[in-house]
Amino acid sequence: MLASLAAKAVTAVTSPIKSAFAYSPAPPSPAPQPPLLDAAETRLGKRSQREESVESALTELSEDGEGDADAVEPEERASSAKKPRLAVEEDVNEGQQQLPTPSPSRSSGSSEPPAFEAAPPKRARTTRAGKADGEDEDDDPALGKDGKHYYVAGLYWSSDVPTQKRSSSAASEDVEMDESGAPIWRSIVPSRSTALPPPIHHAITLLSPSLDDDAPMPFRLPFDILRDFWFVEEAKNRKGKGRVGESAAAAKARREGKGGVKTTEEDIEKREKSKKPEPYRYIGKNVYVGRGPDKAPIPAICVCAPPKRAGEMGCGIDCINRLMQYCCDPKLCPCGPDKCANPPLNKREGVPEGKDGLRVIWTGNRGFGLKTMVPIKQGDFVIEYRGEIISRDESYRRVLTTYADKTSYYFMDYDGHEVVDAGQRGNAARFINHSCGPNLEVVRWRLAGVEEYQMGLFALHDIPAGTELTYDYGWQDFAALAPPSLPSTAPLPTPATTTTSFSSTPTTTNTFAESTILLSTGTAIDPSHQRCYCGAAECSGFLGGRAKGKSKKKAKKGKPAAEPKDEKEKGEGRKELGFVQAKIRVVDHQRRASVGGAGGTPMRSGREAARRANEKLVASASA
Ligand SMILES: C[S@@+](CC[C@H](N)C(=O)[O-])C[C@H]1O[C@@H](n2cnc3c(N)ncnc32)[C@H](O)[C@@H]1O
Repeated sequence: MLASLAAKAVTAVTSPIKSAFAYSPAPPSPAPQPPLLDAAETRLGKRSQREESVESALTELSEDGEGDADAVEPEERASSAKKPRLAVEEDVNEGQQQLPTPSPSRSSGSSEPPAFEAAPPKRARTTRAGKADGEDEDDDPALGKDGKHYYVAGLYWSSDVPTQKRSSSAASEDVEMDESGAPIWRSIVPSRSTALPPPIHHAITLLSPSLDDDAPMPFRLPFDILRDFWFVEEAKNRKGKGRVGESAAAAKARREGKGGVKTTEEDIEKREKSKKPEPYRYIGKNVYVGRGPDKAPIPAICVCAPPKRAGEMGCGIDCINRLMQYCCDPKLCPCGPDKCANPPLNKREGVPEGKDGLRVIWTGNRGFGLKTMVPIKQGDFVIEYRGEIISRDESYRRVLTTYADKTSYYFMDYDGHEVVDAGQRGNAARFINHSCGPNLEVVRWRLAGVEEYQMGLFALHDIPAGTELTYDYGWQDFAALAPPSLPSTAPLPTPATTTTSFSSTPTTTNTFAESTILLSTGTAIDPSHQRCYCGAAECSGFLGGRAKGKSKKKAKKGKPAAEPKDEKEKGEGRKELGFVQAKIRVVDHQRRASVGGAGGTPMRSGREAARRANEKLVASASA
């Protein structure tokens, strides 16, 4: 009796959760299986109770002196001899020897089950010896070849990663299949497993080297199980939100490029908002590269009378400097720094840069652009185009080196000799795109006291809030730059004998395409082959030489004009760099200021005229 009690107690103790151990047959009564969590809790709760029972049973045994095997009845001994012996294994966690489990037939014979039997065995087991009639041994996954029973899994049993496509149609939608029909395991959405996930440190523990340096690592995982866990969790979290949980049909369409995934307006807006332009350095005024600002021989001082009433501003529309597009020097202006309404452009109040003023937007095929979020009135100053003032040769050099892999360029003609480059340093004006039907124009203003300019962008007409700002890049006429009488088939002159010609005299004899430029290094560049996507009705089709005279062909709204057809038009055989160089639209100073003067470029003559007019004004003011 006592022996039977002890045997039961020992059976109860020898069911550690984690170790894979062999055990003797359990009673065949299949108890209802509690959910795994509950079962674990129940077992943990009962364990101490069982331990107590075992201890007391063993104490009883030793006290009565009946604990030896000889005390067992002969038939019982015989029957237990037939049954498989217990395999004794070391518990992985506790390093303890498991106690042998006696035959279950003893406990089943007991009429009054002791308290520790209240906890049912985890699952009903059958053995070779104890299998029920008609049961097929091969069906029992727990039955080892040696006839012993093994736990089929440990703590993490049933944290399944299926390898087969699941049969239920709902589940199969979650699984992506490759060409061979095998499931792509990352796409697998987990089943409703009740298993506890492995603790986060589990893999690390398993992969940690032994504390004893000489000892080999106890165990090496074939792969990081946390990775697996992560993907499963990720799939759960993102289900229905993105790619991981995307339906099989949508994923297939995406892989096949069938556009199965609908792009909504919202998607586009999101994507646009998330796009970021390449960084550049913001500057508050132009930077002169390799030189300082040229001093003006005579300062341009206007003769405006300072305003008498508070709140009034001087240097209005009749300011001579303003008329000549000269900025006043705030230090020299008779109206003073606070009352002059004609200060340098970088001191003027344009539309502020930022999300509530001038906002950088993604336009798609034209890259980034600039939009106004406030309405602008015709003639209003909007923003100054700032950048580095560099020589033309330097701009070509940059195209071939610094900007070699770029698709956008940020050049604007400065004075026919130099270029404003906002590629690396500038302000938001650098994002303004070209349009053949623009809403802004570029007006060049001269700074007072120096022979330098500022490029101002002014509204050509009223612009409503939310409109993209554009100006006509007014392409450089490179025909004027190519050296005369140079056949396109002739070898290019060597750098030693060639200088880049910036002659303003147009030539009719050169056989280069009219937009080809020739560097002093002998490289020919054709800037005329970048398509224009401005979408204006009057679009000429290209950024570059073609836009020189506006195309009479009307392009459909939103579509650029037709592709060039003939070889000459295509510019084949020439080096195409898509070099973009904007030219300001020079306002005719002479006519606007009604000051005469001829010869040279309009700006030069304007400058001369302005200078003469200014001299007169200064002389009359001092007289
Ligand atoms: C001064 S940047 C304008 C900002 C530029 N879109 C960006 O993403 O930074 C000039 C460049 O914009 C592009 N661009 C401007 N207007 C365009 C147009 N109408 N059609 C096509 N591309 C245009 C060209 O690549 C050009 O080199």
